[in-house]
Amino acid sequence: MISLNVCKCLRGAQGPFVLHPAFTIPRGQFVVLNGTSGTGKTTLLRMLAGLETPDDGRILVDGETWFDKNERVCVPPQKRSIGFVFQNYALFPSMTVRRNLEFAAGRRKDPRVDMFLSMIELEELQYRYPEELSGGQQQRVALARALIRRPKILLLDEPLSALDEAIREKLQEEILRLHQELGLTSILVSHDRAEILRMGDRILVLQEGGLTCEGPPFHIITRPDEKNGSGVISAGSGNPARRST
Ligand SMILES: Nc1ncnc2c1ncn2[C@@H]1O[C@H](COP(=O)(O)OP(=O)(O)OP(=O)(O)O)[C@@H](O)[C@H]1O
Repeated sequence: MISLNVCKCLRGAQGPFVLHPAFTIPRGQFVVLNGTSGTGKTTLLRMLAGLETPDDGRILVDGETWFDKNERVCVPPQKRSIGFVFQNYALFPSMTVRRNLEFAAGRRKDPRVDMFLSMIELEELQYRYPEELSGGQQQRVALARALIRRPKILLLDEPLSALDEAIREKLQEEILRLHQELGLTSILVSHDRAEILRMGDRILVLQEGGLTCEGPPFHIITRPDEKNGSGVISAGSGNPARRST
């Protein structure tokens, strides 16, 4: 269970504002985070990962304190059990696919490297460098790299937005499969309606620093008054097939 209640003063395009999200996420849930550009979605994920320090508040994960301003606790990023996947892949360009995974695993002969190469179906491309891969293949490596240390939480900051629709759908399935098989709690930033409906157990909408609405994606997105709180959910081109779970 993630329990987060923090605040941080940010310098937005229209002036300073306070990002003050508060939520709990049960273990195993797949949450989609939505909101207009500049509302603080990336900063929220970075605070959870320990890459940014909140000005105040608390973050608890499975009863363990990761951040507490009053108690002066701030667990460093490497001690938080988190896998982070970004839009721009962020692979090491001078390392092969295999070496990227070995580096993340922490040792060369780790059997998890072969297991993940097989899981993402990139065994045949394991000695290629990132620049020799397609965007979808690079993102699969980034996903495997994020998961190889067995994190409890997977953070996905618009990881699929640069990919075309067919690859995107395949990776959505792959992410959902890994989320379930590895028992993860996942948070995905997305603006794509089909993706939100397909992936999310729950949507959180961030606006003016706080969470303005939350609930099952289908209920929020199909509200007849269009007050889904965001106005930034794009139609997407995919058919939002229902999840099998
Ligand atoms: N460390 C910081 N200190 C002050 N302001 C910051 C800091 N980091 C980001 N900001 C500002 O806070 C705002 C929120 O940034 P953030 O990247 O979290 O938004 P976002 O919702 O992820 O946006 P987008 O959807 O465009 O990626 C932006 O205006 C940004 O310039």
